[in-house]
Amino acid sequence: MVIRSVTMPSVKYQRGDMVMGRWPGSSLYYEVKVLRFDANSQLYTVIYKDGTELELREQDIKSAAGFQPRPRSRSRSRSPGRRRSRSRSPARTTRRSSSRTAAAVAAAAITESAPASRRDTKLKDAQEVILSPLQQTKPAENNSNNKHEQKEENNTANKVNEITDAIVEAEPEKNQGRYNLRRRKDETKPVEAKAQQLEEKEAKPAAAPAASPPLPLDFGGKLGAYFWLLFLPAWVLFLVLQVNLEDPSLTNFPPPLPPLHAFWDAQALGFVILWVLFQVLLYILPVGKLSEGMPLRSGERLKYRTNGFFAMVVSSVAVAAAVHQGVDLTYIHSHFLQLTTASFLISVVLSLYLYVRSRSAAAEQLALGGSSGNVAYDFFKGRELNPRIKDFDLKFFCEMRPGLIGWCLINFALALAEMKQQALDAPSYSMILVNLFQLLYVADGLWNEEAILTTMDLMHDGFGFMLAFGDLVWVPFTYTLQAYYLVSHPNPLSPPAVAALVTLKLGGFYIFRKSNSEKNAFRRNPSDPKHSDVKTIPTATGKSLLVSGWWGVVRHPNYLGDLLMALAWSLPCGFSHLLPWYYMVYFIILLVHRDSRDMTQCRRKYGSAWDEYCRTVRYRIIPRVY
Ligand SMILES: NC(=O)C1=CN([C@@H]2O[C@H](COP(=O)(O)OP(=O)(O)OC[C@H]3O[C@@H](n4cnc5c(N)ncnc54)[C@H](OP(=O)(O)O)[C@@H]3O)[C@@H](O)[C@H]2O)C=CC1
Ligand SMILES: CC(C)CCC[C@@H](C)[C@H]1CC=C2C3=C(CC[C@@]21C)[C@@]1(C)CC[C@H](O)C(C)(C)[C@@H]1CC3
Repeated sequence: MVIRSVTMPSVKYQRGDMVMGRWPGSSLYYEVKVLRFDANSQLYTVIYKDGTELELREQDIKSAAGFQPRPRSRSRSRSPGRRRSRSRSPARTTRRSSSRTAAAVAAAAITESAPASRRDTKLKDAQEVILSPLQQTKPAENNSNNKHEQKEENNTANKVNEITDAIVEAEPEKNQGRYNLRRRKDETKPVEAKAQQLEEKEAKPAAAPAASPPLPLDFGGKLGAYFWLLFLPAWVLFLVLQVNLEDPSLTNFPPPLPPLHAFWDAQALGFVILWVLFQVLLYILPVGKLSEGMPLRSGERLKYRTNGFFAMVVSSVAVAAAVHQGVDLTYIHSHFLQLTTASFLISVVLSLYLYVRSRSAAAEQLALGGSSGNVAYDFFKGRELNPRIKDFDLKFFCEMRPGLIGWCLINFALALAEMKQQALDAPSYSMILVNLFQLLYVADGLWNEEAILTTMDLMHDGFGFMLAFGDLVWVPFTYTLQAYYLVSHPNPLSPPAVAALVTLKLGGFYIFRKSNSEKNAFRRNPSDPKHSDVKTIPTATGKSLLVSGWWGVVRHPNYLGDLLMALAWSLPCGFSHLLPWYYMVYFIILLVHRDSRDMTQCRRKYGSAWDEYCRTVRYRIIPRVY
């Protein structure tokens, strides 16, 4: 099947042809796409569905016509999950030392000041890839010629290839004669070309095609999705009702439920819609920088209008003007439940829209693992990676604007409510600290808005209910609970306590900001001379992993900083109740789970280079503890 019309001169297979490529060391054939033909080496570069590029000889390529799908087996093992668990994939990562991988090899050597032994570290598998081989209707003619390959036929298709760049270099003839399993760019090119290569590699997406078979499901899979869909809104409701109680302790469970009509207020819905529209307007204004996102699988880089800080400043001015005009912001405190319900409805409508539009999205626009086929899971997790209406990026907008800026607006309103309720001339120290700390967090996020383009949510996660609800309901209505709590639960602070809290917050902020900036700057421009001193571990995808600076201290230094800041947000509320500590508890769970999700993804992406990183940087979040 020819899917592109670009032709190559007088060769059997043309660029863009979908053909069957023999997997090295076996007689199993997989669907591959021809990328190019090198007349000198007489090798075709082909790409497998998982993104692995290999160079194959013409005799190892067949036209797709002579193949038929594997007959359905008696067992139930045809389900993707089952299929995965069987050893069919050509490149399934295993711990066996003789195993082989389809993914290009990882140069697991620490560069720069790393010791020579490390530099020589053998390169191993880079990625877990899961492909479904097809059997040829006739035996492949050249199989019988190679005993070794025949012997391996039954047990090596799923092994992980340990052939390294080093081996490729050490045994050139052998590899030339058979298969070239190498990085996408030739490592033997002149040194000057390396920086350029690195840049190109960084610009290329990590090998991960749209057509890859399903990945393991997060969040408890399909059943988990049902659970979260019910639990998350119920939990928000619980918190919102609980914080209104005079004694919001766990012993007051369940909190008294208000009558149904108390949840609904058309005016509240109107205000939320107005707020979102106001943020839309600020977002689309041609003010601020157009930043490039990370390369997508297609190689394309989306542009994002990063004017979040501007939006925050304008919003603050607008709110100040409104207060000056006599608008009573304590409405937010007195209608918290109704505003939460309104935002929840908007998040549900948005999620439905996202799900429906994702049904007609092209495969390459879907997030990896975002399409399980199960409606509840896909609705929850989100299928489309970057849903956009023209240039309007829905995920980026929702994550950075209405909820995030709304969080500060609500905090401010709660400070006013505290003054009103407790007849104060100024908010309490605790309230001021909580407000300022969180304001700094949000303002910093918006000031460094570009950095979010290298985070998991933007790069890997689909946009569905989880993030829509998280951005529009969870953030504004649960991250404000400390301030809400303080409205009716004063907690006086001494000046030394204030000083200690400020120190804690600034310490956490420093680690958070520095580490996020280090990673962002490195990901954006790895060949920048300012990174010449940093230690890195190269990976087969072309991206490298930082091992110096904060990323050499723990694997998620940004989480460490974030947790310290979270602590500084809860402490001002004292220890009388658990409720203001909810954020801390939730955040530990969230970050530990995110860390493990990220570990799995990075392990899959970077293979042994990631293992090497984990061996070098032993702790995940807290040095010497975790
Ligand atoms: N307040 C809140 O509610 C929340 C805040 N956050 C904060 O958001 C920020 C972003 O978090 P999150 O997206 O989870 O995680 P990260 O910003 O840490 O992103 C993880 C990605 O970074 C890359 N990476 C990992 N290790 C290295 C390394 N050694 N060198 C270079 N790149 C590396 C990998 O992507 P690749 O290699 O593909 O580039 C990995 O997938 C954090 O500061 C976090 O604390 C997060 C969640 C909730
Ligand atoms: C509802 C679920 C249980 C959890 C939803 C999680 C989301 C609320 C968070 C996922 C990642 C987030 C980030 C921020 C806010 C919370 C969510 C959306 C962030 C925008 C906060 C400000 C920071 O400076 C940041 C680094 C830009 C954050 C990025 C991740």
